[in-house]
Amino acid sequence: DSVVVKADKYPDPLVYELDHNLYDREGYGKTLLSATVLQNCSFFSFGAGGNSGRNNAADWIRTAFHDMATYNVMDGTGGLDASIRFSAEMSRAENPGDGFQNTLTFIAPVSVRRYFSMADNIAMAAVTGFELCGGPKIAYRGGRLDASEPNAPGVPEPQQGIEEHISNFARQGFTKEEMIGLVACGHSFGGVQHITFPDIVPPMNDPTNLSGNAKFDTTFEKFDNKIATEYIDGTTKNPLVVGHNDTTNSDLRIFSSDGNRTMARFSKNPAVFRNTCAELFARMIDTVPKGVTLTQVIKPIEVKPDGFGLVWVGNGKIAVKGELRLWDTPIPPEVTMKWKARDKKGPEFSVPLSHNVTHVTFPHIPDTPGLQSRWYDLPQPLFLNANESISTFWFEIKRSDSSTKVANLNGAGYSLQDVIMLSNSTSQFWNGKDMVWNMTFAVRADVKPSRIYFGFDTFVNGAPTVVEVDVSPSNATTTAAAAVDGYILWNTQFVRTRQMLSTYTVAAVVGDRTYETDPNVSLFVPVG
Ligand code: HEM
Repeated sequence: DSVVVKADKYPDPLVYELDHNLYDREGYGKTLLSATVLQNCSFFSFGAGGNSGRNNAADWIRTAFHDMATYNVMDGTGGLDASIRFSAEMSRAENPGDGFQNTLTFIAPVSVRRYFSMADNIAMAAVTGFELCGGPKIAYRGGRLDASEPNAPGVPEPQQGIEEHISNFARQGFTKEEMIGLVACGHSFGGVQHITFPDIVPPMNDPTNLSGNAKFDTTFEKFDNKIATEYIDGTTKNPLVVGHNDTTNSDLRIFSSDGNRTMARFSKNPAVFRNTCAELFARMIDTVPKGVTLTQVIKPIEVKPDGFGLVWVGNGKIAVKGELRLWDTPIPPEVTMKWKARDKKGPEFSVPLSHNVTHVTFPHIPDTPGLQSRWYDLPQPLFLNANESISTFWFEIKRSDSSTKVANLNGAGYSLQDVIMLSNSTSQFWNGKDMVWNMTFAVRADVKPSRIYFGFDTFVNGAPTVVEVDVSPSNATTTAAAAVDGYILWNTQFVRTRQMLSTYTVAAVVGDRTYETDPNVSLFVPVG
């Protein structure tokens, strides 16, 4: 098997991306997903917006459930795999309304990351809405794969009887008590819309609720146990409990199926409800097709080098790019980056990093709202001699009590590949007809790649993927035999198609290894 040195991210680029999406929620480098819900959990991005009576977070949570609910414990098929994106599945009677398409439309522009599937994004959106709108912290694992075809049907519907619901949830892997919990947790958000279910919800003629959304509880935009307290104290207006048509009162049949014991417990004890929902939600998003291996639970990375990579600047120089995120630490007086040259035998090099006081990130973790991440900058520019280069780097963090933490991955150091790197002269230009990528990159003269290619992030069939463009001497110019400071420069131009999104890498296959740049490295190098 060939080894892909994926941009030398540590320990795994997927884990880095997921950490970013879970913990960079506001402030510097914030994700787009968190922005709308942080601003306002009642916010709805589509149609009548503020007057629709709907909210984004509810749609995201319902989308994760409907994508997952096709799971079959007996054969391991179905589950959370983004199969709901196929119109053959989304248009089924068991998936009514536009909430699923709205969810995918919203998250697609933030999801196109090669390491991060649409299914991981659906789970991420549900967790983001849940956590940022009052819910507990959900253990999040990544690594879901996107299905290539629709799953078998199997989402429960309100007109079905209680026995059918019990066996449906059993097929998904949940007991009757867990079914009660999962429905109550989900229906803490949102409601039933007249426009989608005219037989359940009568028209409303309310200009601030144009979809006629009959809320499950009085706090439809946020997580709390009102779904249970209002049910138990008899004030509930949940349209699936007190709807005029008994046939579709599925929440009533489900909530009362154990003599109301579970709902009474949720009503009496908000902490029990909170913990139960945290556990059931984690199980819901971890319900994936057989053969998919999920990562460990993504914990915040305490010392996180971000966007580290090398950029060719010419005149014998390579620039080191990147920044360091330190998780919730009192401002340490001194952070130093150290490294070894390509030839690891030489001395250690060292530069101080500077604390960037304007770069603060807020993770918004439920129950610990005060946490902050701080960012540290490399000197700008930081140049290396091309013939010395770099192999590994690490950090020393000296605290005010004079203790020093060495972040070096247990001695291994963070590695940076210097086999192939983009030049800061790489650009795009308009040739009168098309946008043209004008790509210059440097390849180490002492390696003999069997293949060189660009990988562009793209979005095919509703799933993030990579489109590869091969480069060879026939479609590139190389600064011929003359190796510049141990590197050979390549230049190639090609038309940017609509398929090619703005993030890309360039890779060299050498023997059984592939060396690849990091799509997050900024090519901007200040003049030094
Ligand atoms: C027997 C099981 C269930 C039935 C029959 C059911 C039925 C429904 C119905 C009819 C709606 C209204 C949809 C619309 O008008 O667009 C709805 C909304 C919703 N459901 Fe369920 N549901 C079930 C379980 C769940 C579960 C387990 C979750 C999540 C864990 C969930 C989350 C939601 C959410 C968040 C909404 C609100 C959507 C919005 O307001 O846009 N449901 N459900």
